[in-house]
Order: sequence, then C-alpha cells, then structure tokens
Amino acid sequence: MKDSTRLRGLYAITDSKLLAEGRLLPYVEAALKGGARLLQYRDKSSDEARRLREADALQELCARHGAQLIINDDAELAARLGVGLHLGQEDGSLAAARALLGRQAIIGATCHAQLPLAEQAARDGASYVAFGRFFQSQTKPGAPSADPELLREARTRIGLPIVAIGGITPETAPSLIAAGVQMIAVVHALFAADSPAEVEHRARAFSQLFNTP
Ligand SMILES: Cc1ncc(COP(=O)(O)OP(=O)(O)O)c(N)n1
Ligand SMILES: Cc1nc(C(=O)O)sc1CCOP(=O)(O)O
Ligand SMILES: [Mg+2]
Repeated sequence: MKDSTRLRGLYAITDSKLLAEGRLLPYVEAALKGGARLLQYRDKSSDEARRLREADALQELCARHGAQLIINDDAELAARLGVGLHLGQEDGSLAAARALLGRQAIIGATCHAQLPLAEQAARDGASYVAFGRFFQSQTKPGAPSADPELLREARTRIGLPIVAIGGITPETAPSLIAAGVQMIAVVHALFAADSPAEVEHRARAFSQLFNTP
C-alpha cells in the first residue's frame, strides 16, 4: 500500500498513565475499531521485557484491524518487530533508522513548528513529518507551540504527509484538516475515557472528519 493511502486519518498514541491497570489492550482495540489508522506505542519506561510484551500485543491488534504500529523513540524495538518508528529531534539519527528499518518502514519525525526541520527530515528519509503542539496539551504541556498558519506553507514546501499533534479534539481538528494535514495525532482527547465504548465513540468522531471530501 502506498504511504499516501495508509498515512491518513486518526493517529492514536498510547499513554502509560491513562492506559494503566489493564486498559492498554481494550482501549487500543476500541480506538482501532473506531477507525484509528496508525497507533504509536509511547512508553517512556525502561522495563524492556514489558515494553516488548506490550508492543508485541499491540502489533497483533493492529494487524487484526489493518492499522500500522509505530514505536516511539526506540529504533531497536521497531527493528525487532518489523514495524514503524517515530523519532524526535533528540532521539537519534533518522537516516540511521531508515538504514536499519529499510525502505518500506513508516518513520516519522517531530518538527515542532520549524519548516527547516521538516525539510531536513524529508532529506533523511522520513515518511511523514509532525508539527505541534497546536493547542494546550495535558500530555506534554511543555512542548513548543505551533501556529496553524504554518501548515499552509508546510503543505507547499514539504512533499510528505503531515501530522498535527498537541491538544487536538474533535472540535479543533477540522481547522487543521482544512489547512492540509493528513493525520491528527491524539492522546488525551481519545484515551482519557471511562470505558472502551467511549474510546471507540471518540475515535469514530475523529475518523469521520476525514470522510468528508
Ligand atoms: C506523531 C508524533 N508527533 C510528535 C511526537 C513527539 O515526539 P518527541 O518530540 O520525540 O517527544 P516524545 O513523544 O518522545 O516525548 C510524537 N511522539 N508523535
Ligand atoms: C507527545 C506529544 N508531542 C507533542 C509535540 O508537540 O511534539 S504534543 C504531544 C502530546 C499529545 O498528546 P495530547 O493529544 O494529549 O495533547
Ligand atoms: Mg521522542
């Protein structure tokens, strides 16, 4: 499948606090049932065995629902599972990750609000570039802020799918989609929910925003 078709829609990102105590798999499955196309496993712990176990289970869920698994920060784990990777500016060389994971792997890069970072990521072999944070984020309040105006220029200068992230809700997502982003990456507005049914409902609301022409 071409990147342009698989890299579009809701991009769900896990959170170890919101998805603790047995919620990881049922909540992620609900997000996938609600239409999430990409799932990022974002776990900042150093418990290698648990990370491998959880990523393995998420890979199986993603395969069942036709979604793509992306590992945050950890190129070795992505290589071990043969899945995608998301790297920030402090997370190591994107070009080296591309060499490790191969041409087909989805590799994303955080570019904050800086088009030159996105242009460099494109040269280094990124599959998508991520800009943010566009709104107040409960998950990462200290992330540098970005103005949605940036997206219009990004669309003309960067020939890769664009992800928007940071405090995005079903109410704020439409303006970003109208500005040309292909994916909306969400943690809190998706997973801070009381039940899997609520997560599925929220995922569906985000996903439907991509159905309109
Ligand atoms: C889709 C997406 N965009 C941006 C980020 C942030 O990555 P990074 O700057 O490396 O910060 P951490 O997520 O590692 O705290 C992301 N994870 N996903
Ligand atoms: C992990 C992350 N990176 C960001 C960036 O701007 O680079 S914002 C963010 C958190 C996204 O979670 P929420 O949808 O809860 O705001
Ligand atoms: Mg990172």
